[in-house]
Amino acid sequence: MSNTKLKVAIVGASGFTGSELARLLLNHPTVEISMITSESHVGKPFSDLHPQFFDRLDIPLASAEEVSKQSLDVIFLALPHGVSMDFVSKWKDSGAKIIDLSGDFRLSSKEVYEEWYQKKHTYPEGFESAVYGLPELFAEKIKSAKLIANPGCYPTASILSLAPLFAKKLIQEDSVVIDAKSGLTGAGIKANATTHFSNVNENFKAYGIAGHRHTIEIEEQLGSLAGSEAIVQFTPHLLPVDRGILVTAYAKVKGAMDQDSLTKIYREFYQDKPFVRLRNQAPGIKDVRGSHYCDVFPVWDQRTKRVIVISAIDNLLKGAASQAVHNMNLMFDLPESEGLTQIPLKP
Ligand SMILES: NC(=O)C1=CN([C@@H]2O[C@H](COP(=O)(O)OP(=O)(O)OC[C@H]3O[C@@H](n4cnc5c(N)ncnc54)[C@H](OP(=O)(O)O)[C@@H]3O)[C@@H](O)[C@H]2O)C=CC1
Ligand SMILES: CC(=O)N[C@@H](CCC(=O)OP(=O)(O)O)C(=O)O
Repeated sequence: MSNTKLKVAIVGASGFTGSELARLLLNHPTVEISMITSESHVGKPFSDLHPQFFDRLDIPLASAEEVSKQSLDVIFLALPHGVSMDFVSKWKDSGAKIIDLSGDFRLSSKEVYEEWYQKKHTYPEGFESAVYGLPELFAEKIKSAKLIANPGCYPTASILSLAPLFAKKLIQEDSVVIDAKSGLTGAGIKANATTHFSNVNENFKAYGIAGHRHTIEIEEQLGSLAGSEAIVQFTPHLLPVDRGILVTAYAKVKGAMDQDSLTKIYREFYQDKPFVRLRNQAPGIKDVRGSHYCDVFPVWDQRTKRVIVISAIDNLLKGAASQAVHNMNLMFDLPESEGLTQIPLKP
């Protein structure tokens, strides 16, 4: 890399992940934010929408149409699924690398996507070139990718919880149950009846039971690690907090197991992975809030002969924006941790 800065655009920056991307990229030593877009707020200073940026990032919001007029190194798409695919198709030959935070290119094919998202896919060719951007598993592929499918928030925490055991083919088929909870920012910036204050305040509820679209994302990734089909029972819940995901994963393993062996498997798998922290007690969402960490706590229950893995991430960061920056670092041969070393915010 020369000393020149990477020119980046954030598309969809009026939303939550777009603003978190701006916060990280503003402090990234090798990045210059060239453009920030929003279709609903063209011309307004970015800091009018997100006042935390007042006096720090006041540039006017552009329309996404302006993106093709600039010479860019990276385009981050912080758009809803179903919207991103058209922009990827439009900008695939622009010379910029694209990091898509949506679910549009995370799955294996157009057919699987259309089944689980109940939506037509307009750019199926993208599935062939897209690389699943989970750095702990796919760093080598990410380095040479032009299109990154940034993982979903629940899948990030779920896959990292069980990857060491799937990679060793130790999981008993049909035995995996993943119980997950997310803060409200996971649902995006537009409020609806489900996310209305009165419906979430002092409330706690499951949703997406037996059919949430993240189920297939988790199954495809864990299955490919083991080289066989994976079946996962995944149930998300909405927590009355702003941010954070807590996953509790249960599974039965093949053969004998004990706590020391389990800890050793996880320690070896994550030994060179600076952003997975193996904990010796159950992590809470506040232990990772505002950071790029995924905290993981694997436990062997000798009585039930089950593995229980608890993991925590910040859905907006390791589950979205900081993961996207981590991918960018790998794609441009920058130090892996550049711009990502924030200590979690607690309390
Ligand atoms: N929130 C989270 O924790 C996570 C989110 N993701 C994914 O990241 C993506 C962004 O999420 P998030 O930031 O929460 O979403 P938000 O709903 O907060 O923001 C979405 C943005 O997309 C823009 N947008 C919406 N429709 C269109 C359109 N038709 N054309 C152009 N722009 C449009 C909106 O901007 P405007 O209306 O101003 O144009 C808005 O800025 C989504 O795909 C989401 O699934 C992934 C992991 C975690
Ligand atoms: C709390 C909440 O509503 N979370 C969202 C998932 C977060 C997300 O944005 O995931 P994708 O990128 O895969 O769309 C949901 O369950 O739909």
